[in-house]
Amino acid sequence: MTETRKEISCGAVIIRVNHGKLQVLVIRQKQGHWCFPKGHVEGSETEHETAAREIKEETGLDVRFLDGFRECTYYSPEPGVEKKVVYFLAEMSGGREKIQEEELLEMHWASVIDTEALLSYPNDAELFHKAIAFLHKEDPDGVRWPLN
Ligand SMILES: Nc1ncnc2c1ncn2[C@@H]1O[C@H](COP(=O)(O)OP(=O)(O)OP(=O)(O)OP(=O)(O)OC[C@H]2O[C@@H](n3cnc4c(N)ncnc43)[C@H](O)[C@@H]2O)[C@@H](O)[C@H]1O
Repeated sequence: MTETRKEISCGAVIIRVNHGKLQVLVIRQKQGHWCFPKGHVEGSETEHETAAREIKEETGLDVRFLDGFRECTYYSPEPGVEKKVVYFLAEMSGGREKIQEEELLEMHWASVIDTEALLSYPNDAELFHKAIAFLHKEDPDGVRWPLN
């Protein structure tokens, strides 16, 4: 009997406020799908360390994680592999946009509506809805996070 191999990646839904509107960072992988920055855990990294490193490598950006949000998605990237991706919610805090050309085709700051339309996989869309619901609960009046 062949054993199932387990993989874990970590990443984040990254947000910023630009001209009074909330924007979300979406990336397009070389395989063609739109998703959020993420990548495999290396060595003894914590989940946050992995997410921060992968975000920096893929986008050039630094982030500040928002407390209280951690959600997982699950899928099989290839037969015999079970993959779990741990997602945080993070605010862009600095750095300079620089796409990782070996793995990505493009990155884009999108509105909430455009992000929903762009995401390629239903499990990523479900994760995104949870992130938006979290922001709305934290800030119902949309003062800090204008959900437009
Ligand atoms: N265990 C390991 N440790 C360290 N490095 C490893 C490793 N395994 C592989 N690597 C290598 O490391 C490189 C960089 O990886 P990373 O950059 O570290 O990893 P990743 O983004 O989590 O994933 P990856 O690029 O492997 O593919 P994904 O799941 O998005 O996409 C793979 C497939 O899943 C599909 N998919 C993606 N997201 C999905 C979703 N949400 N739902 C369903 N299917 C999805 C895609 O269409 C695609 O066909 C890879 O090129 C790989 O060669």
